[in-house]
Amino acid sequence: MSGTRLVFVTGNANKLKEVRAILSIGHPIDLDSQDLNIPEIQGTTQEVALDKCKRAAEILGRPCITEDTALCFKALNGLPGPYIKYFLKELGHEGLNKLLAGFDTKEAWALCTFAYCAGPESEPILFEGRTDGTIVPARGPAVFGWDAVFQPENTGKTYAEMEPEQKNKLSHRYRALDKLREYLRSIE
Ligand SMILES: O=P(O)(O)OP(=O)(O)OP(=O)(O)OC[C@H]1O[C@@H](n2cnc3c(O)ncnc32)[C@H](O)[C@@H]1O
Ligand SMILES: [Mg+2]
Repeated sequence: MSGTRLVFVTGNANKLKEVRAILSIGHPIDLDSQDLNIPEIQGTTQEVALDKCKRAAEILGRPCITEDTALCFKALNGLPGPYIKYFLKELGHEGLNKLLAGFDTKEAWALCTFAYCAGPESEPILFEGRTDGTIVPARGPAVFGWDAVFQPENTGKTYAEMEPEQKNKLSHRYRALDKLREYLRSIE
């Protein structure tokens, strides 16, 4: 097996750790990583992801992947979505819960969008993974983003309460990476 060599452009060490763990099983993909601090445009998750990956490929001149994570609240028609980073920074775990205080439904979904771009002349391709759940008062160690307030359905645990192996088998990131991996295998 020859495998695939790619650069994962991200500034988020926790994402990188999970991606490496998920990719360590199955079809081999050699991953370099680089933090290019690419500005993210406003728009849908798809628009944000396509733009970021295209810029990364132009800068690097070689195949790369980027990843955008959105946390979408049903009561808010999918918001904060791709803007969750700024909501989390300003409001914290408690504030995210308070945002939903006046609504009956606390349902939410985590959406991961990987973009793959073969090079500066190519258009990026997207791979999405979604995990449904609810927003709950924080439980578990506050290590990674909003992990402590997101409880995937049928688990009884927040992401933060899970062992990495459990999260990495059902997460939004795992589901998106599974599709990306399948695609990379198909073009080899
Ligand atoms: O450089 P990039 O890859 O863009 O990294 P980032 O940290 O800016 O990431 P995003 O733009 O995708 O913003 C997503 C936000 O959600 C957080 N996040 C992403 N994946 C998560 C996960 O699996 N569990 C909890 N929080 C997560 C992350 O820390 C950010 O605050
Ligand atoms: Mg970002």
